[in-house]
Amino acid sequence: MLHAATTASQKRQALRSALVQPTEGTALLRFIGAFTPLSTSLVAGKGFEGVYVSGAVVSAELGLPDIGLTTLTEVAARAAQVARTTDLPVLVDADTGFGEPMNVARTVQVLEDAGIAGLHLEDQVNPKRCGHLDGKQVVPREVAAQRIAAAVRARRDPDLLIMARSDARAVEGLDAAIERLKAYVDAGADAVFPEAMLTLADYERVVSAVDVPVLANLTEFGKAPLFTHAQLADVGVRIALHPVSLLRTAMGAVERALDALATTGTLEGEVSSMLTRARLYELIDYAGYNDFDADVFTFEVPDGKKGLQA
Ligand SMILES: C[C@](O)(C(=O)O)[C@H](CC(=O)O)C(=O)O
Ligand SMILES: [Mg+2]
Repeated sequence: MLHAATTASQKRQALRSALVQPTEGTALLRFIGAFTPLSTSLVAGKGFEGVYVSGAVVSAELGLPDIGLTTLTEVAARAAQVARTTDLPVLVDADTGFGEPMNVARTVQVLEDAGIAGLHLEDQVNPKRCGHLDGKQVVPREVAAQRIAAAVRARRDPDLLIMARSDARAVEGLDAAIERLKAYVDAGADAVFPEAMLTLADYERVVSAVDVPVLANLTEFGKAPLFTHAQLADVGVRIALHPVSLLRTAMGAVERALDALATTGTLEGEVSSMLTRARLYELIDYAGYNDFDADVFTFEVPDGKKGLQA
């Protein structure tokens, strides 16, 4: 009931130890973008290791393109709502940090207070754009390294994972992107996110160039093929990210249902593919609230039945 039973600090420690001392089950951590806080219980229930709060999803949900229009307050509010619902570590897309070093420092503290386990900061210029679109621009390497250094300095919990993302591959090429990632690790990044890698060999090069965990972004309709978890684990990638997949899946289903309703005038034919009422109640642990209520407010009513259970 009320979902997360673990504290933010326990979740951060669990993520760190899974990254530092991989076991067979944690060699590749699979982070799934929660398009709504409700989806985290499904993600956890299916055995995935982490939840992601995607900038693309937060903006899309607000009906906005992913071009740096969302505010820190909006992202932090979503992050807190998501983190509340799950014992899994939550990784948050902090875009460019919402400004330069001083803003980045504040961003880190606000997100840390939201109960997340880690965040990533990228080296794009403000305003940023989706990493899989053309026409991206990056700030100089030193400026991006300062963002990372500021983030590391600002965190109060040393277990909060600070991940550096570089968008430079599409702008300056793979070698430059790798040099950047190395500089960000020197500035204190705990993990790296090389954006828009095109081949498994690209990942292999990043993995051998840095001694921190590497994330692979498996966003659909992007520039890169959808490598499998086994392929990524083989080249040493430690985190597989599916950032927007649940939103795309859910919205695909919504559109099909609306089409059916518009055409046939009934949703009867769609009901079999809907989440049932019982399953929805299971996901939000309705029964847990009932039990809690019954324990706290039990009282005898004149006919001998227990109150609130009758
Ligand atoms: C990972 C990402 O930063 C996100 O916001 O989820 C996006 C995903 C996308 O737009 O498909 C990205 O820039 O790759
Ligand atoms: Mg993003």
